[in-house]
Amino acid sequence: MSLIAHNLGIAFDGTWIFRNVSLTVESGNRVALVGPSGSGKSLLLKSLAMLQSVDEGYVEWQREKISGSRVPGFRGEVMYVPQRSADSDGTVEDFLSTPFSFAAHADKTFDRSVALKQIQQLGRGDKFLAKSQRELSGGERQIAAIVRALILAPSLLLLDEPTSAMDGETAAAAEALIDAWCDGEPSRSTVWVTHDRQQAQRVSERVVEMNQLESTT
Ligand SMILES: Nc1ncnc2c1ncn2[C@@H]1O[C@H](COP(=O)(O)OP(=O)(O)OP(=O)(O)O)[C@@H](O)[C@H]1O
Repeated sequence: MSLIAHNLGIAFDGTWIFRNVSLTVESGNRVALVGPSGSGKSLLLKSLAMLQSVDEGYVEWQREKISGSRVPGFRGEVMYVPQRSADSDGTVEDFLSTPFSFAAHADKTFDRSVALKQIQQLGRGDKFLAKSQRELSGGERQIAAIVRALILAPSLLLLDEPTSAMDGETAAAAEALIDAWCDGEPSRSTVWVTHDRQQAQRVSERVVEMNQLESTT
């Protein structure tokens, strides 16, 4: 698999947040993306996931532009994990199982025991699955968001400060879980946004600076 962003640009009200940003993520790559607040890291991740429209440039998946009938397949393979998930009705188990009813994941089946095992690795138990999703703390929301993405088994995870609200022990467990998940299939890749330089080094083999992705050509 490969995801290639060509000269992406996003502007609001006539002001460019970023422009001419190019990035290639090949099969098995683990990339950390760092940069100042407001430089557009979240917008870039969302545009890589086709969740944010761009004003310039385009994204290729498997060497082709993604549109029309290719979108559900792409959504099954490339997943954005937000820093803070939106409120949803129902329990954590509902939150984890609902995506399996989406067209993008039609070929996958929710396995409660796999979800529970991952939740346990992040220091929570059975009761966590019965909690109301909208009542979760910030760190708990991040636990649920990571597990939701991992059990859907994408090829590329786009992680937006996924452990920023967790205590140190849980964050370390999340890093280990994602690392082990990547090791499970050589093709699995991550782009991990973080403000923590040490975390960037730990979770990647390539640290890229947001402002160095902008070419002047
Ligand atoms: N829908 C929008 N309309 C206008 N401006 C927006 C919109 N979405 C994002 N922005 C602006 O774009 C800039 C980049 O936002 P983004 O969230 O990508 O930054 P970031 O690098 O991820 O920051 P942080 O490290 O603080 O999370 C910010 O100044 C933000 O206010």
